[in-house]
Amino acid sequence: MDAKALKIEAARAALGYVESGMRLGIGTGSTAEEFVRLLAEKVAAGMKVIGVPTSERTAALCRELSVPLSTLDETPELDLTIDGADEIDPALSLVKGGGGALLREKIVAAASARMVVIADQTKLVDALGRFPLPIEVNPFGLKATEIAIAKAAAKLGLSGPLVLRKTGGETFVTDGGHFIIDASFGRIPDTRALSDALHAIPGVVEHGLFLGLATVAVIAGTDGVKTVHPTR
Ligand SMILES: O=C(CO)[C@H](O)[C@H](O)COP(=O)(O)O
Repeated sequence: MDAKALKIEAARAALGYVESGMRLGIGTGSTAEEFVRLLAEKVAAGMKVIGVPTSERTAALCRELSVPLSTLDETPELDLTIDGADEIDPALSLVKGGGGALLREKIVAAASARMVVIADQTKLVDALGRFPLPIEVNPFGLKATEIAIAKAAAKLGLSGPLVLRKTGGETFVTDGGHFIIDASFGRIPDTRALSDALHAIPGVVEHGLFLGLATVAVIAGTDGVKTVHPTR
């Protein structure tokens, strides 16, 4: 089974968590897009849901496939968010933001009673940090913020390249008008300490460590789909 087929299997299994009448947070990325396609089939067959998209990209796909949408302002409390991840550890702490939507993804997940993460087995790790950590920053004072990030990381024994994300040669700009610095710190032993240290930097808008948000992960592998609960 190829990577796309595994993503579809995870997305299909996650549909089992969706009930008619739910207010849904809808994630961003290639796995979340497979979920939107399957959800659209259910909606066409009569399932009643209202979705809050985590990016303009997801919103556009939902509109194209006639998945009813709301905004978080209109619908500030959600029953369930379904989203992908770049890394998932045994506690279901996540790295997210590879698709650049981490800020809205985190706001939507935090407004949801439950978050189901969907992924193929390659996203499972023993410890977070193999995937560069996306850090969303305000464009103002970019260099100062970068220096502050490096200093905060060094206090925790972390170091590595901080790379301003580019796309097609241009600086990548998030839906919120911010930039992303991808931080290759390697293994992050204390994710909570790094999260707190990054939040203390004024120019940091948000970061891609999702701690204590995911309630279950639906992981597709070559030997089938398994459900992973957090080991706390
Ligand atoms: O966090 C994300 C977007 O900001 C995505 O969920 C993450 O990058 C995983 O994407 P994919 O399903 O394409 O591997």
